[in-house]
Amino acid sequence: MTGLLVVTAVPAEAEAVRAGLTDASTTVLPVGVGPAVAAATTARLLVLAEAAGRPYRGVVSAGVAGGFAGRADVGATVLGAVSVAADLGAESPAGFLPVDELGMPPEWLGGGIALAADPGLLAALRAALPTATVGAVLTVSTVTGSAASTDALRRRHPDAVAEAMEGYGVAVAAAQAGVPFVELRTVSNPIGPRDRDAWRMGEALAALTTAAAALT
Ligand SMILES: O=C(O)c1cccc(C(=O)CC[C@H]2O[C@@H](n3cnc4c(=O)[nH]cnc43)[C@H](O)[C@@H]2O)c1
Repeated sequence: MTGLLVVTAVPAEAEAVRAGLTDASTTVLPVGVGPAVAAATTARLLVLAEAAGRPYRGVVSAGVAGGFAGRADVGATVLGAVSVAADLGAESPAGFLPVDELGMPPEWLGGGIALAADPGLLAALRAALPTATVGAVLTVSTVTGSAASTDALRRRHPDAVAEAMEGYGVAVAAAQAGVPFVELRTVSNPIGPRDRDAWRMGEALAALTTAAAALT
């Protein structure tokens, strides 16, 4: 059994995590932006480790995120109690219909559109990061960028604290490999009308380095 596998979207996030690690058995790799490439790459890493007789004991989807104002502000650390495929569904004249309301069984959806964190991993991270905000982390393929879509997401997911682009994909890969999963994020920007200049990537990456010390 090897250590944890921590997957990030981009190399800067991976470097921030590595800078804070205290556990040499943890592997940190960037696996790409968005749920598809994150899921495929994580699945390949898990299969290779298993085939080599060195399975990972857990997978962490880590990186920066948008935070819902008042729930997780810039610089906050967030733990995903559940990772949700928030834009998987259908549009209708009455609004967005989540895919699980289209009559599809959970097994067609990799176990459902909301995949819970492993209770043991989540509890360990909560204990190590007592000020972290715990709640649903949404996975989107398109960064939310208007007040209307932010309000719609808040209404559909009253328990959501943040959004990012990989967690649900990584969670599906972990579930299919039977490996415990959790999502760890630090907030770089508020979710809302697009203002790229307001993103505080440096602050979020520094918070990620601090949080990474909990990944033992
Ligand atoms: O400039 C942009 O609009 C932009 C779009 C996508 C990604 C980036 C990045 O440089 C960060 C990569 C990573 O960050 C996560 N992230 C951060 N904030 C948000 C957000 O408000 N909504 C969704 N995802 C966010 C995400 O996991 C990206 O892969 C820049």
